[in-house]
Amino acid sequence: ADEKAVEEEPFELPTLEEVARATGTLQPQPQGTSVDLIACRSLTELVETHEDVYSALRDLGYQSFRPGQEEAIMRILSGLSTLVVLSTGMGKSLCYQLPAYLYAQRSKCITLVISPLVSLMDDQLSGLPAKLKAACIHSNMTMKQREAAIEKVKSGQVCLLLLSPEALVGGGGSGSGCLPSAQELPPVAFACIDEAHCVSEWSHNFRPCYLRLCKVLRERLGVRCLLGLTATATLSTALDIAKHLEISDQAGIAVRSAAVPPNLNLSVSTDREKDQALVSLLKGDRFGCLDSIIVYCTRREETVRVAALLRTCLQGKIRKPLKWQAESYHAGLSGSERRRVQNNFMCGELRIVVATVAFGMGLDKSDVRGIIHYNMPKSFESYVQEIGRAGRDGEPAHCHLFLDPEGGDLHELRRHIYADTVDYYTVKRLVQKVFPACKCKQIHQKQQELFKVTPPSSVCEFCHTHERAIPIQETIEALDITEEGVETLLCYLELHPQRFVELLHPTLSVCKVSCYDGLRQLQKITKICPPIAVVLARRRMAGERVEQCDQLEFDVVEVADTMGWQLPLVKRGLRQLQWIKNAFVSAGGRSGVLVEFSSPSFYFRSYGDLSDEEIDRVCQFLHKRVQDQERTQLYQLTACFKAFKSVAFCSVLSCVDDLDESRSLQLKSLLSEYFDKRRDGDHLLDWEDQIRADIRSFLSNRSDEKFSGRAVARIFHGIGSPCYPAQTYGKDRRYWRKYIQFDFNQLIRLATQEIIRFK
Ligand SMILES: Nc1ncnc2c1ncn2[C@@H]1O[C@H](COP(=O)(O)OP(=O)(O)OP(=O)(O)O)[C@@H](O)[C@H]1O
Repeated sequence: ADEKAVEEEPFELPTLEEVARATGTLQPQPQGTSVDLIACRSLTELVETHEDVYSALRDLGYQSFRPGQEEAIMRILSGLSTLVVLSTGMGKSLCYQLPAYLYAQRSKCITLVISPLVSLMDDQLSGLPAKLKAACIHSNMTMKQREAAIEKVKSGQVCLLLLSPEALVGGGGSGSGCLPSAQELPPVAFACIDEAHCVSEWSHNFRPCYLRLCKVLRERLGVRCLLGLTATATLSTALDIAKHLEISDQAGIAVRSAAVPPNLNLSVSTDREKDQALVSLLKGDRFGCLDSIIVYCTRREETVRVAALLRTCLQGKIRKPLKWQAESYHAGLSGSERRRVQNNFMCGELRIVVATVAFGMGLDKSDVRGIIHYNMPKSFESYVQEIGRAGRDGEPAHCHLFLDPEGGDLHELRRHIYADTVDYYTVKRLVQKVFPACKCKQIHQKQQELFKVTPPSSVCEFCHTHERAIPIQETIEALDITEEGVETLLCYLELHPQRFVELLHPTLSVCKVSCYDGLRQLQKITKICPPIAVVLARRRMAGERVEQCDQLEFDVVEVADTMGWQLPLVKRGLRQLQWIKNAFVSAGGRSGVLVEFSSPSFYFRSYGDLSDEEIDRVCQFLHKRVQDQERTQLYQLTACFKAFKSVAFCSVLSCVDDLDESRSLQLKSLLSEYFDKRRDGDHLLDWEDQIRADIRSFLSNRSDEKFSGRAVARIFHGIGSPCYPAQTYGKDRRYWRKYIQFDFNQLIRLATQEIIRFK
């Protein structure tokens, strides 16, 4: 059933007209114009805030908007994809809650919210305004809970559906198929992607399944309006996210707040005796009187040790039970233990939590008054996210960071970065698995010989990609990289303008067919099931003795691809063999044939005719990407260390009682500078050089022909025209469709410039 849900055919989508109706933005249809166009037009203009919106705001329990909210909400109500970058606690959730509420009031539709924090989804659900009926579906739910949630969705009892990314896109065999089939969902008004920075490959927290998420939302659920929410994104990351959300207008990045809220007071020190310094800090005037404090450590063991230290050293300072002082929290504790600590902290019965970064994500406690970093965070993004958990009520809060003067933390964090990188040899082995050679060229040549057609020019390409699957477990063991690591590399291949692969939904690729009535039964099903016939024929041709078989195991993706059939159809046909009674001896309605699918696999389309040089180029590209990523992370880490060091006191004693306002502001301005700066050599610029080179090579190859910038852009986008037909230009895959992902107008601009230079 899981497989089925994943591979269901796409369904009829809510049209723009329906979305427009739901927003009340559909305008009367002038004669002779299509409805879609009108809806489009009305949906690409920002509508003004209507009284209904203010009344919905009050329904949800608020009197007025906070900065940025109204702008983002009105964009969503106008059907415009939007990215909201606001610090933690500034009210991002309302940006999806209010439109979801309004859309649902006007028509039977649903809003999807994708949130990566599965463990906190239930809390998120219970924290929603009472008027907003919602359900959640994620892989930690029991079948029964999931069915109940799905029922609520199908019967239109809820207007908001919270989903984990895996529940939507599948992945690693975990949680795929959590979602009801697309036909069973009400029309989707819009989708909100929480923690949207995970979409960007340049983010500190890139999650490849987030990329597939945008695709699945668009292609399978027909979602046209996307809302991205994030608290941490540099300008470069924000631009990259905007690209993935297909936000075309400048205003699409609706709001970007200052990196650090003004009520946070920051300080840094480089004490040699950190334990002693921490105790002094907690006894001083700044932190001594604060009630809710989080101390972040990198390692789990350290959280336990530091919590014990604090219990001992702070004893007697305040008349409260010992357990009130400090407890540790990390992902290695049992679920119930973690809940106990979190609940005690939430309700004020625990003053200090000494935790790894596992603590605090999605924590809705507005009066956390202090954050202390016992170790250096791994990036500015992490730092800003972690200190952002303090002072969400807008009241003053204090943050202190202990920086190892010898750079010990820096070395430890560097080791983590190196651990994630992949060497050239591993890249090459993966690439070989992704692009196995096909026989398209030989087949084509045979056909030419048979039909006696003149051979085409040498640049003609024959392979139009194949569907392939590589088993996840086998691959990660063979290459010794994590599933995320392989997925990231595959994503880089998909993101390349040449689109080396097209990632599809992960699937079960191994099919085992067992015939309880022996080999005669297998022969019978061969007659009615072409995929089985193909498997047997290929085995026979390979010299295998298949006459004795009553069981077959094969790669179903490869078989479907060889036959040119769609995988879901092949799988459905195979599954049906279990139920075809008449042809066989039946046993309790079944046919006596057992069909099982196994082996969760990465599933994609890729070329099979890449030459050795092309394969090498792909490897070099991937390896360079991995190295760039490593270099960026190392650079960020060093930049982070230098910035903290520049504002650090040698001893915490200089800031235990009073804050040095000027150093706090200095650090804030260093952070703003970092978040507002575009990354050096933004990758669009990298592409630009390559695209220019390709345009030049294209023009010199066809120097006897005339092209306009638009004509070249069309060819690079794979669009035929009467003067430049697909039949001719489509044959040269070095250029045809090569930059399909690149903005069309930018391509025209580059091509025009190159044409002028060429003349
Ligand atoms: N317009 C408003 N008026 C008053 N309070 C608001 C408003 N909008 C949001 N809030 C409150 O602000 C608090 C923080 O909001 P919310 O949880 O949406 O922040 P967030 O930006 O999503 O934070 P995080 O990044 O941690 O998810 C909540 O308690 C919410 O009720």
